[in-house]
Amino acid sequence: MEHNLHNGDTAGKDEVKSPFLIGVAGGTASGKSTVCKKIMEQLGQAEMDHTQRQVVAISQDSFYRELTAAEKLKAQKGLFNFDHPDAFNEELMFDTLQLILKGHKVKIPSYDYRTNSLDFENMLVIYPADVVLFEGILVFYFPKIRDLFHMKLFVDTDSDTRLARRVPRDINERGRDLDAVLTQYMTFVKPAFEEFCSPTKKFADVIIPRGADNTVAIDLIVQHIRDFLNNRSCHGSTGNMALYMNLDLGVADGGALAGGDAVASGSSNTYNAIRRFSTLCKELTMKGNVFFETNKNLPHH
Ligand SMILES: Nc1ncnc2c1ncn2[C@@H]1O[C@H](COP(=O)(O)OP(=O)(O)O)[C@@H](O)[C@H]1O
Ligand SMILES: Nc1ccn([C@@H]2O[C@H](COP(=O)(O)O)[C@@H](O)[C@H]2O)c(=O)n1
Repeated sequence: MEHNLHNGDTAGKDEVKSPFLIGVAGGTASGKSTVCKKIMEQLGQAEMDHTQRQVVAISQDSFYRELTAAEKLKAQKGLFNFDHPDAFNEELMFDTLQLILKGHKVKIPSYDYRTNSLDFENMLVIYPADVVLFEGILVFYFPKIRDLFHMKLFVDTDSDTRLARRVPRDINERGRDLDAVLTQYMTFVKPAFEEFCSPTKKFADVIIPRGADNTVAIDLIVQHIRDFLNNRSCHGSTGNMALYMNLDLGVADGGALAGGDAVASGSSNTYNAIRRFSTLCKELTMKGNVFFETNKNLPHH
């Protein structure tokens, strides 16, 4: 069955907003959605009407591919591997993110874990926003999709904690029984995490140890997004954000600010934001709250 997932609307003819796209990866039940929720709450976005939001969050689960009848039967018995990259519709995910980056409004299905299927009756409308968080276990797995992100976060929660959280969640919220959850975990979830998800940690710009418990890391990211939003409202484009996201923060070698052009061409607001962010990064890395990778994977604008 074909589904038209977007209606081609943009924010308006004169002002096409291209959002800053943040990928949020991590193992199952690491706290990816909770981290996104906390970011939205701290930015005052969670309670806001969704047509007005500056920051929106999307789950990769909306891009599971539709199962054949035979696969559905397997899934009902816990014998389908939802943690393998083949379980996702990579092309649709890529096309949708491209549309979002072009400032289009898109419609995506929600996901129903009880029936293991996409729910086209409950479509989610994603309105053009300034910042888009895209979270899921394999958002950094596909190179074409990975390259779309302006910033990549990896939520790094230890596997015992993740299992301890997944079991009650899957029983209470996803309609599973204990036996099925544990069998699926040992057969598919754990091996696929090790093979496909965990290796993508190396692509992250920022690794968040302990997930949503790490309020320091979340505060830092929130401040960074705030600086971006303030900067964008002054300058009306993503240009300056791209400049300071491309900085080599130099955490390992004494923390010197690189990217003289950014400082020279930016406003004093931008300069102060860069300085604040760089100093905070150095301090936090020393305290083990966040791990920074130098931004070698970021696209150049
Ligand atoms: N820091 C935390 N402390 C306690 N429970 C948490 C914490 N973070 C997440 N959870 C719970 O663990 C489960 C999985 O969290 P979630 O954010 O949905 O993870 P993910 O999106 O990575 O699958 C949820 O039931 C959530 O409420
Ligand atoms: N029908 C499905 C689809 C997915 N899963 C599991 O969900 C996990 C990903 O979601 P998180 O919120 O935990 O990141 C993944 O590990 C799949 O095993 C499922 O059980 N059933």
